[in-house]
Amino acid sequence: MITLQGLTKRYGDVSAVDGLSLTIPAGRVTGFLGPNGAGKSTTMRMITGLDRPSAGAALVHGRPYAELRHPLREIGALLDAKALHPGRSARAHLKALARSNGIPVHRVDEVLDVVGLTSVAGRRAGAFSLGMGQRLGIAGALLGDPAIVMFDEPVNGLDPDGVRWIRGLMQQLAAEGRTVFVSSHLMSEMQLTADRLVVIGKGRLIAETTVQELIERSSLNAVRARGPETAALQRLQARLTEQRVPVRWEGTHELHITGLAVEAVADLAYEMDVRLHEVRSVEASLEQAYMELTADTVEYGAPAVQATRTTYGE
Ligand SMILES: Nc1ncnc2c1ncn2[C@@H]1O[C@H](COP(=O)(O)OP(=O)(O)OP(=O)(O)O)[C@@H](O)[C@H]1O
Repeated sequence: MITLQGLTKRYGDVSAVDGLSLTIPAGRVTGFLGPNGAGKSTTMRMITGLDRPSAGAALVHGRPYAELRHPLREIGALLDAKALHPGRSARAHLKALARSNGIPVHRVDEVLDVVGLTSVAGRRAGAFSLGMGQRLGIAGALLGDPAIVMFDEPVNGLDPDGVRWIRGLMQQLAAEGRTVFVSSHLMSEMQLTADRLVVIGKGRLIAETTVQELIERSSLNAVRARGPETAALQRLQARLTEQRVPVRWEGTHELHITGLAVEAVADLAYEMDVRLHEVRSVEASLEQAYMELTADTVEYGAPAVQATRTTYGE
């Protein structure tokens, strides 16, 4: 279990992390989400003792990282896959890590096997591809057989096979009862992998929730009602508006209705003699729900994409 208590980090005037209090439980994959610059990496660095909090505390099994006798046996982290000696072989890198943490050296071959690097273990780590480097970083995180693992953007640069492998690995680690804390910008991936979500923006907690709850809260969940007669749909729209139900048009033959169950829309249309060819509920994606939630905290937002080609004389 990881516990954050009023965790704060200031860099001059910037509050990178601003009073974060939360618990990351064992036996679950907890996704850590937030726009660029939200403070995810800084939080993770404080949990692993690489940065010192300006105020508050980050506790690993109830104690600050600096007080852990054998840190790698309690928490394994992949924060920066390039943080290794490029001239060393993968095996030598892991052996050095094991020795400095009182971990039996036979674990090296075990974790090389888990991450699928056994056949290249003698090669210089500096010559590894991005994906191999990520796997080696994960091997380092697993070396001490820790009860807590933390990965910062682990699927960065991985091919689909690697992405699937990491997904399975994280779910397996959680099923073994470990605490798994993972940051990612890939919402589709988080939707498949995470049980719980912690969302931050500008260093502050925005939501601590489950994937399903976050999606259910989205205003983009809607019932779509499609029919052949625009005039009839207009009558339905007027009635819904009277009842203060948000409704908008999609073209001239479809209404998007928010806040009503599909059965209620179908029954109302039936009562009002409005012919429908289709009525179905459409759920927001995690990405849409997340974008809605964090819209106010995006620091480095870009304007909407404009056409990049100009056509003349048309
Ligand atoms: N060493 C530092 N010195 C000054 N400011 C820093 C330092 N490290 C981080 N920051 C600032 O703290 C804020 C949070 O950065 P952080 O890297 O933790 O965000 P993040 O959520 O991990 O972002 P990303 O998704 O882009 O990786 C940013 O405004 C960043 O510029």
